[in-house]
Amino acid sequence: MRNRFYYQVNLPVKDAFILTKLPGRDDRRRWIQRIIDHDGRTGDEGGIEKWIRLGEAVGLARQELLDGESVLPGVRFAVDAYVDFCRRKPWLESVASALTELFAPDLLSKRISDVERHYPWIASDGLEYFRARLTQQPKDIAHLLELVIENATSREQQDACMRALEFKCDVLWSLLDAVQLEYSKS
Ligand SMILES: O=C(O)c1cc(C(=O)O)c2c(n1)C(=O)C(=O)c1cc(C(=O)O)[nH]c1-2
Repeated sequence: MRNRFYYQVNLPVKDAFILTKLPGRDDRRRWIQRIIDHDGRTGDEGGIEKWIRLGEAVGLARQELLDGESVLPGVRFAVDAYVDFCRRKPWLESVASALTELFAPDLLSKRISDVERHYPWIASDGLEYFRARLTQQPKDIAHLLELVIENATSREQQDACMRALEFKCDVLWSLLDAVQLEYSKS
């Protein structure tokens, strides 16, 4: 929870870096929705707040999540590398690195039913983040695919997009390894 939260709070930060580089107004209008989905706005709490609710539903204090002090070094390193990648790289590669989202919707719906089945003590409200993503994420994915397919026209650009996606898989892999190592200690 604490570790994944660090990923969550950094998603709108890396999306803001990408926003500064996206050339088209229409694309910026669509991209900005990602930041709003996570940060929220008046009257719509947003994904980060929903994550805090999930944390509270499993017994974590809001402040502990926000402080981020117990985030594992490996997780911090991987997430910071993702943000830095999106800060430094051209927009097309930064956008392509989010393509791991393509695989999330199936995982999300499975996660909701698995958590409900195996952790029935978690209040149902706590899973609101995942439920909201079920409708938000398909829009993100459609935009990602449009941007990459329409703009990665040369072989070089396509290879660069593939490398960006590989990099992102490394980020998620490292993050999961760090968590697994910590929590499988006997
Ligand atoms: O629960 C998941 O398995 C999962 C995975 C990913 C991902 O693949 O990075 C994202 C999300 N969820 C998610 O909720 C989310 O908002 C998100 C944004 C991004 C991104 O790279 O821009 N990935 C993900």
